[in-house]
Amino acid sequence: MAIEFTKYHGLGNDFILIDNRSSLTPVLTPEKAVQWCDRHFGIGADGVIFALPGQNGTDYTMRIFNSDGSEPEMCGNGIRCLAVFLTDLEGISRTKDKYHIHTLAGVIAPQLTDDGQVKVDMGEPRLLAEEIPTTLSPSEFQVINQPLEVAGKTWDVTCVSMGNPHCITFVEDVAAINLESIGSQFENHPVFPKKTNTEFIEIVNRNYLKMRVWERGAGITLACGTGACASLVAGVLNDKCDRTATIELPGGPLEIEWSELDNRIYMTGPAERVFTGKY
Ligand SMILES: N[C@@H](CCC[C@H](N)C(=O)O)C(=O)O
Repeated sequence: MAIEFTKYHGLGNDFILIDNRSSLTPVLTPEKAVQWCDRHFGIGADGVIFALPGQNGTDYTMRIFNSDGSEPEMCGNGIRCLAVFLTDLEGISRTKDKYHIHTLAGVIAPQLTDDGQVKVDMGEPRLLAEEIPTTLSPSEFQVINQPLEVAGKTWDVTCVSMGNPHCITFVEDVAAINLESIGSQFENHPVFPKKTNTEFIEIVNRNYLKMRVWERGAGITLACGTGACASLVAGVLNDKCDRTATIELPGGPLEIEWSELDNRIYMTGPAERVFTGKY
């Protein structure tokens, strides 16, 4: 049976979106999602996102499979794409709609803005080692600027959970990092029992950071929304940046704020429809 889908991207982090509003069970298995994401033998994407009915009073539920079939708790670029997809499905105006979306990382609230972007209340960052999770520190401690041996080198890392795990390291020149060879060694390091996403950050100034990312379950991507949020938090914890900054990714910039008022992270960026089809 052919299934309808729409392809979206958020700064080149691309997803296949499926209207799954009639059931809480995704219409694709993780194995099928792997085939659909294949860039040579399938549609090609970093992940598949399902728009399911809401739970516990929310408007909708988001589930996502990475391109390797694993299921992450959250996806920042993906939830911006989902918000635009939902307005398209509902056939309503694209501005000023705020959704409350049930995810494995809690309730996340994207809102479409007047200038066609999506601003997302990403919730509060989680900083304890047991919340990442990582064994780099005792469970009730934070992991800030701790040494980690990867690929024969010591990296000073800070760990932040945005519902999903992130390991952040600050470097002089982000372009010089050989992501291809070291990325999966971070992802699969034994100190991360649920694996990890890894962000390499170059501080340009206190309000402008450059980032490259290796994603758990997807490898090198052009952008990572949860990764940008986690990186800003790591920058603040290490006193390298202010609480509001632009994060420049290979796919373009995201605006990130860590509010002092409510301790929540706000991410603003684009979400673009690419094409629709049946597969
Ligand atoms: N690209 C996403 C993150 C997707 C999930 C990630 N690969 C994981 O396994 O945690 C984003 O924009 O946040």
